[in-house]
Amino acid sequence: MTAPTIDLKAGPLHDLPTPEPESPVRTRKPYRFSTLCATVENPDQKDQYGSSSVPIYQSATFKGVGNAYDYSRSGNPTRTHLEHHIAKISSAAHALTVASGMAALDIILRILKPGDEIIAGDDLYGGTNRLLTYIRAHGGVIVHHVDTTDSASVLPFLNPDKTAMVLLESPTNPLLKIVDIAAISKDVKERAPNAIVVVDNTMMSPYLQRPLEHGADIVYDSATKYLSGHHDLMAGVIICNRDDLKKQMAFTINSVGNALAPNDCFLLLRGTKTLALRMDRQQATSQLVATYLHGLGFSTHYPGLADHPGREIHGRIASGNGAVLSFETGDKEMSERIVGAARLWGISVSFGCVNSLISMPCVMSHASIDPKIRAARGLPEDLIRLCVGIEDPVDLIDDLEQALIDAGAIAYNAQQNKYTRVLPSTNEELNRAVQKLGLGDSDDQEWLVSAPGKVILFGEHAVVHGVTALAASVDLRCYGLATPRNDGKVSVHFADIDNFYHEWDIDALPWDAVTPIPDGEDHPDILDQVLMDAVAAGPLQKLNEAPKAKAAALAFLYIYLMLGNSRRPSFNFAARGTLPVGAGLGSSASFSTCAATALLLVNRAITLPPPPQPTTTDPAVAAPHVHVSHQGRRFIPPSVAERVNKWAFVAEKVLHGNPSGIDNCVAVFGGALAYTRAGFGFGGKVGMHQVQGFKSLRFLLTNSQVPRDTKKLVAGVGALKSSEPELVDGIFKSIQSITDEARRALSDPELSRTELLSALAALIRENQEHLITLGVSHPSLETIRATTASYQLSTKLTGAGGGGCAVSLIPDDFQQDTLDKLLADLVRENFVPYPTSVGGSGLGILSPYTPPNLKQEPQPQVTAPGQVTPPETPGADAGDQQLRLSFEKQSMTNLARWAQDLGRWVYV
Ligand SMILES: Nc1ncnc2c1ncn2[C@@H]1O[C@H](COP(=O)(O)OP(=O)(O)O)[C@@H](O)[C@H]1O
Ligand SMILES: C[C@@](O)(CCOP(=O)(O)O)CC(=O)O
Repeated sequence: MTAPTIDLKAGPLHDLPTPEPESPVRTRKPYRFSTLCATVENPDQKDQYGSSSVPIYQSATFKGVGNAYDYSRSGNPTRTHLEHHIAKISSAAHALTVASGMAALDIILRILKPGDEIIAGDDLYGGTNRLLTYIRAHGGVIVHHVDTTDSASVLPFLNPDKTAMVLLESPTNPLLKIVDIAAISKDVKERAPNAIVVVDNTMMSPYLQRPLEHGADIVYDSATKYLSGHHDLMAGVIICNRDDLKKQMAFTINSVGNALAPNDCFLLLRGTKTLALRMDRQQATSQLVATYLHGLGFSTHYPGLADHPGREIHGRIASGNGAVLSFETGDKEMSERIVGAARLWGISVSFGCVNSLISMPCVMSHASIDPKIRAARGLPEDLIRLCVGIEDPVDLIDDLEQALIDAGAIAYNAQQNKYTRVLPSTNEELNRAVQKLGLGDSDDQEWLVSAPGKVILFGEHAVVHGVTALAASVDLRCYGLATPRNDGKVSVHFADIDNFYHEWDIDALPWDAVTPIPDGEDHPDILDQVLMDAVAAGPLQKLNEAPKAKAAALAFLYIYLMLGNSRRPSFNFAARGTLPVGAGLGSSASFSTCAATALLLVNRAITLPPPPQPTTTDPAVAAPHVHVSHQGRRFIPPSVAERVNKWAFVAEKVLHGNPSGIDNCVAVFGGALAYTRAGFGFGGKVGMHQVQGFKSLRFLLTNSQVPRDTKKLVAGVGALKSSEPELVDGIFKSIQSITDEARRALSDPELSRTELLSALAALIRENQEHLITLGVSHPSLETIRATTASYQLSTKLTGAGGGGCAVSLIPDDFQQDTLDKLLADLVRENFVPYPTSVGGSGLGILSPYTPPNLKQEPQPQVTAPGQVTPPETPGADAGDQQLRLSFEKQSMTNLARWAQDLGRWVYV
């Protein structure tokens, strides 16, 4: 048996630390790349102490004369180690290390003389381009930019007397075009043998591509990228096999003094040890990301994709596809939104780091190229570059998906049960067709939303000034329906407020008065008075005779203008509810919640998550999963609820001036809440806290039918507080202890039911006394109190008072016939009683994912006497208004049932 020869191809010019074969039978193969990376050994530079890690020789000078080192500009032991290591892993004879990748190119370009010609690619890194432009202007070098992805395009410029250098980059950055380095090098050697072929290998690193083996003379890398891998240093490396070139470049480095400093040499040496490991992970994830984007239909540039034009050439030259990819969205603004929405993907130039990065080359790394030249070179302005790191691929794809959703680049497609691409508006018709397919998030989507009213059990008015209030949702709701129109108008229809309808030309709205809210920021605490005034003076100018509708329209338009500048959606918003308006049951907050939700949905400022996976317990399925029926509860994510709540509060401020925020919290979150406004000091825990124990309690709400104005009543208490601070402060303190006591009672498991009910009854009476002192009761409310008291019930006003509603606690043993009698008494006195249940769901959205055949065709209802037929929405065809016509026809008593039967509702 003959001993196999050792394959020296992997590193013939440098001493590999591969041991000799031990015996003819037990052979040893040369070490593979990752082993070479991890083993930093230089037989010529043994450490005197045997240190495992190369020491940092942080010394500018070295003593003595005629020794190996004298001055760190010309040589430093740490640098020698590094250069030896780089040469070894690159299978090169020589390596030089300098202060940055651009410093490396600078050293290489100094080989040229005035009059020399360079042929360079036309899709180069922006910094390369800038330096070439500089030497053209200041060094008298002639630069030809050609499309090097077509090898033949180099030929006409190859001149044996003039061509001194051919500068290549493959794959190109950021379009990932492939250059046939081997073919061009061969042509250069044949036609201009004196020219040097230089390759920027940064995108690949020596692990994936070794251009010296394909005919290149000099290869350089920005070692800031993959070689170091951690974005904690800047460095450039140059490798070559030719002694003359090495000598010349080493001379320049010494002359200009840009060799890599000892500390950075140490860091770079450490980084290279994990090069293969990092790149394996990074490129595996890149393949997943590229496949994901490609699958969504984005034009994606990555050599690992089957349809990549240069795939075959790349496969011959390189042994991997790298970890940079780019994709086009077709819309620069959309790309900006995607980049801005990414969280895990850091917005940054550069690549090669363990952390993933996202950027838009045209505004970042390639911004130094003139836009006209960028266009001429086919660099799309909307291009997004992704540089994949070592994070978990699932997290990276999740984050990217979320950014695409947030930016409106993809939307849930109910028919395909997956996210699909939303085509940019330049392709309007196709866009609409695709969007129609996905009921989830299209411009043709009708959105039906609803939110409950509330009953404040304790603490109204005081809550405005920082006292804790207890409130719960009631089973009376407001509904809001957004129906698209196609005529450049936006309209509102408030059936409950004298059937008010009004429409506006979107372009005639006071857009100039809008101060846009920076991305990612919320509406400021204070309303924008300029915009309020502009809306009041413009679109609402002639509506003075309908003050309630005007106030609601102001709230709607204010948010419309604040949210809608980029989309300016054309739609009708219809609102109606089963709640009495202006009776203290929070109709304004439930209206505000519906309006805010509809506006956010139409503007795509919120999106719903995809529906849960259907149940599967099939063991053959990788992850069997049981779907528990929650009847839509907890489907709307907290982040969406928070967002809606913020905007609902904005609408509440428009309507009420200085509301506490409790009403909108209940309308959005449902259940029962203890709410304490921030910025005061009554001792309650600031914020919103769920309260249990309400749900099993029965309440009677009685509408006095006396209209009142919340804004005025709230302002009245404010005025009293200013004029009699001590009195009001004392009342507020007492109300705080009432709510504290009520919470304690509700959460005390030891308290008997009877004790709980009598404690709550006493607290109700006490709270009402304080409200009387604050001046917000009304004779009608006192009459209700007296009537209910004759049935031994405790009653207080709820909400703003001054009329409106009263709330009475119904004990468990209260007989139905007694209740019927009480109701009859109240009706006789011209009050409207509502026996209610409390603590139900908050914001609801009719699921857009209900398949159309599951949406029952709503039966037209007989219009209740006195109900006016709503005006048609011009500009929307009947097909687009399926829900709207039916919505507006329902009688008040049938509205809740009708809505429920439409399909699946999802709730906060
Ligand atoms: N269904 C609705 N449609 C339109 N606007 C509404 C509706 N419900 C309430 N609003 C707005 O809210 C105002 C009522 O607020 P408010 O007096 O505080 O009553 P409440 O105590 O019911 O919240 C109305 O005047 C109107 O501007
Ligand atoms: C009086 C107040 O505490 C509740 C107002 O309720 P309503 O407007 O009566 O539904 C004001 C507020 O909390 O903003």
